[in-house]
Parts: sequence; structure tokens; C-alpha cells
Amino acid sequence: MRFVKGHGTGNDFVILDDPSVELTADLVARLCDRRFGIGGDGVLRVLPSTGPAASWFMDYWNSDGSLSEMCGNGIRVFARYLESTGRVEGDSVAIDTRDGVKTAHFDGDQIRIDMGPARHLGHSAATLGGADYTGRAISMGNPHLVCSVTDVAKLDLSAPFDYDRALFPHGVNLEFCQPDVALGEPSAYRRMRVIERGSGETLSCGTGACAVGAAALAEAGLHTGTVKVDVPGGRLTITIDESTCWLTGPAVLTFTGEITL
Ligand SMILES: N[C@@H](CCC[C@H](N)C(=O)O)C(=O)O
Repeated sequence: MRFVKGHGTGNDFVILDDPSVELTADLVARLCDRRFGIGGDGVLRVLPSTGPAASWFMDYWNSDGSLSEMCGNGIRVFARYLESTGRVEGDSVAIDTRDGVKTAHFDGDQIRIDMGPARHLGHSAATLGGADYTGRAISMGNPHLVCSVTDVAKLDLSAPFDYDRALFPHGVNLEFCQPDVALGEPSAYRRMRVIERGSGETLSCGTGACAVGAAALAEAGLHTGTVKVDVPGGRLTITIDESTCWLTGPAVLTFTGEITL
């Protein structure tokens, strides 16, 4: 099976471009295994869209073989792959996802995605390694809980964690963030680390950064604005306007290969 590898701020994906490959949870987990497979936080399979508003469907899988509605870093990498294979005309492309059609806009090494609005679902709580955290539940099509802490670097994200299973019956992506006051305006910069549903700790999560941006603005009593979110793998920029949430960041294709199954 031929594949391409790519990443967005260190959140890495195996890209498959053969619709005849029968993907199963087991195969995805094998491909994503960093020792016995190719390695990745997830798989992006390129499929034709069945709807009228986009030509391509991003079939996203987490590294454990589970599906998600949306992946913000993945869709930029997917857009970069479509561009690299000559499937983009002009400077934007519409991409179908399980959360509906999103548009990617190309701007040099950055790709800007219209992610749709962040939906605030109220407050909730989580535990990590026996400590309690409270946060804001936010949907970006997929579920997030954003908890503010004083120092993200001190957290052990490999510790056991739990969350409100009634509010998040299908699991949750758990973001921890702190205002980066050293950089200036407290509502404008956040440092973030994440435990992703279905992938564990990753170097970045695009939908998670959108949720962090929305939470930072809400905490400051703002409805619109821009928040820079620094993740272990780089920087994402979140802009929330009256109608939508924009996610901007890099997307890089790193290598191609062939794997024998
Ligand atoms: N890394 C992604 C999010 C991938 C899906 C997530 N793990 C979930 O299950 O919802 C991103 O960049 O948004």
C-alpha cells in the first residue's frame, strides 16, 4: 500500500489515496503504530465526496482506529495533499468531512480553515492523576473540555484521567491551557497541551486550539477576537468572528512510502 506522511504543528497523519483499500479499525491501529507500523496520530483517507458542495471527503481515523467528526490539523494536511496532487484550482478548496463541508484557503506555508462556529456547552469537570480540574465544554463538531491551569509543563498527561461521561458519552478531547502573559495581552496568547480522544497526548490539536481560543475569549467576556495558541509542535492562530471560527497554521508533507500488509 502506498502512503504519504504529513503533519500540522507536529500532529502527524498517514495519508491514503486509494479508495479500494478496505480500512478497518485494526488496520488503522497497525498503520499508526510507531514501532510496528508507519506511525501517526491518525489516518486521512482521500475519498470522493458524495455531496454536491465538495469534490473530496476527508475520511479521518484516530490512531486507535476510532472515528472522529473533525480534525483541524488533519484537514490542513489533507488540503496540502490535494494541492500537491494537482486537485486544487485557485487558492481555496472545499472539503467534505463528517462535520460537514469546510473550506481551506492557501496562503504560502499557512492554510486557513473555516471551521464553523465553536459551540459552548457549559462548564464541566475532569480528573487527571487524582487532581480535579474544571473547564469549559466546547464542541467544534467533535467534543472538547478546556481546563485552565497555571503551568501546562508540569502536567503528567500519561496519568489516568476521567470526565463527565453523561455530558461526553462518546469521549472527549481534553485540553489544558495557560495564559501566556509574557507575550502580552492575557486573552490573546495561550499555551496548550492535549490528551486526544483515540490518540493520547499529541503535539497539537487544531480543533482543540479552536476550543482553547473560544474559551479564552469567553473568559475575557469577548465574543470575537484572535488568540495565538502555542502547542508543543508550534503555533496556531484562532480568529473568531461573528459567524465562524478560523484556524490558521502550517501543513507539511514529509515523506512517501510503501507498506506491505
Ligand atoms: N488532532 C485533531 C483532532 C482529531 C480528532 C480527535 N482526536 C477526536 O477524536 O475528536 C485536530 O487537529 O483537530
